[in-house]
Amino acid sequence: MSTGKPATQYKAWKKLQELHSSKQSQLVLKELFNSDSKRFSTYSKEFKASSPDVSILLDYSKNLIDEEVLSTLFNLAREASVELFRDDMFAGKHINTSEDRAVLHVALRNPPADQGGFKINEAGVDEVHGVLQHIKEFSESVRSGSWKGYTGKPIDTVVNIGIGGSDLGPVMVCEALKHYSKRDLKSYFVSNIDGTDLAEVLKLCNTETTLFIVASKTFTTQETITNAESAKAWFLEKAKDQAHVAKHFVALSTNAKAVTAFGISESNMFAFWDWVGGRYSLWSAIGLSIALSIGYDNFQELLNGAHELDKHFKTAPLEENLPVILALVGIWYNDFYGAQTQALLPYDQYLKKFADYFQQGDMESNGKSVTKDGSRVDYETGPIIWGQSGTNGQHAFYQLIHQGTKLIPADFLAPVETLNPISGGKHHEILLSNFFAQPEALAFGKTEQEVREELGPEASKNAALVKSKIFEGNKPTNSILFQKLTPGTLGALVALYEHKIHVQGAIWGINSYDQMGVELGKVLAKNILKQLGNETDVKGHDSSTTGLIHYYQKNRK
Ligand SMILES: O=P(O)(O)OC[C@H]1O[C@](O)(CO)[C@@H](O)[C@@H]1O
Repeated sequence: MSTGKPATQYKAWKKLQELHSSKQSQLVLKELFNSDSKRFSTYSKEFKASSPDVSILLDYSKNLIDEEVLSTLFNLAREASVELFRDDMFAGKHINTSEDRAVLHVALRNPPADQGGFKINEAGVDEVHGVLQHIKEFSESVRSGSWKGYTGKPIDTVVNIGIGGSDLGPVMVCEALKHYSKRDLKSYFVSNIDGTDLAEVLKLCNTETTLFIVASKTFTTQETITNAESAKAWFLEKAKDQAHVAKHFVALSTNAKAVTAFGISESNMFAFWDWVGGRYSLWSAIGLSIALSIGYDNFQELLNGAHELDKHFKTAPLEENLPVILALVGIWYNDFYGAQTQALLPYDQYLKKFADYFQQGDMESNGKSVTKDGSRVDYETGPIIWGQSGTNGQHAFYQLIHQGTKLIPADFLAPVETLNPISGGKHHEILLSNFFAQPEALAFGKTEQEVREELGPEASKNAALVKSKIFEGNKPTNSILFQKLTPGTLGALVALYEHKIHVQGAIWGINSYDQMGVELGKVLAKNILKQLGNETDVKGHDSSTTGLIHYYQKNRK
């Protein structure tokens, strides 16, 4: 079990503080590379899955680290019992201590034990493959057209209604694997309680050929249930008969009682279990919209790729372990350099939702300030995650990363092979040249002398221009090159970042698997909703909140 101890109590933590003060001026990428011709081979590792097209190269040589820093970071991981905590997760121990739950997304992509899967003891784990079979049969019947709507027509539109983990995973994966999708089966996602979200999607749907997936672990989430009720009302306006709901509404949930109360029969429910965290649920029944879009075999490939990375995380020594390396390098900047954010920059248009997805994955997991034993941390925990696909980001926010005042560690991701080699592969070569150039520019910058040489005589006339063109460099990055964006590769990439989050949470001593921080706003909103009818009901708020509600009440039509 994670020690739950404040991280500052580890000897390695104190040593890292000392190293940061004593070595900062020596950790200059230009010098580190000049003095070591083997730096790339020392600080890069390749993960290869058994499937030949799934491989990931992690180059972490452009980080502000040397052997001493790195070995102290690994000592930190050992002192914080990262290996034990990892093994506890795989064994089904209740590492989500505040909710007394196991954390077993790894069980969702685990093959049966006789096919090399991990042995995991927890109620529900032996039902995983039964639910996968249900997903397979159902998705195949919809995709083949044998599942018919209430007027006998096949389904041509799927609408997933869910929010947070019941939306972001399927949205990200369906976008990332669009290349493999069935183009005549349209997928839409409705998440926001803002009626615009549902209304705009319904304009594109036909009641006779639309399947609604109500995705909610708890089946109590206000946004999802309200959207699902409104979608059902829209459907019944046309279909009339309640019995037709069975052909057009299915549920993905752990709450069978609430699902049947909503009017969806248990035979149309795809189950999962309390040990599947919302933001780790795309591998579960929550992935039904993925299986419908890309087909069950591809969905299985996604699970297989994640499982291969799980095996790597479980068995590779810490020094060879990609999620551990990413986690430790991230802690170095987050806790010793004071970096506030971490950018995720995929040079693959299909991964344009990757950063959005890991905003929840990372920030809901590690946005905590109390350790498992209840102490307030006196160090930084989870970073702010942000980013977007390259090269769009270059023309938007990279200026600040290159020349701003903030340190922004960034992960660059790109495929060796594109799935769309248009114009003889020209686009991909240009894309990759940017993927290679940006980390290089960030690391090595441009000196005043180089600027002066470039400007020629102009330089002596315009000192300010010279200064504005200097790139200080020494900005750290990881570069991640994968072979190509197959379902298996995507599964491995997502698992890589999931386990990175796990390792960081273990070192910070926090519970990465609850999300108490989203509760207060929900409770207050429910209370305010009851007061919106009449001005006289608005009670118990500060003057600002009261003033805003009164303004709304006066001006609404
Ligand atoms: O699947 P549910 O129960 O509707 O919850 C949706 C989301 O709400 C949260 O509980 C809080 O935002 C997330 O963790 C979860 O992914």
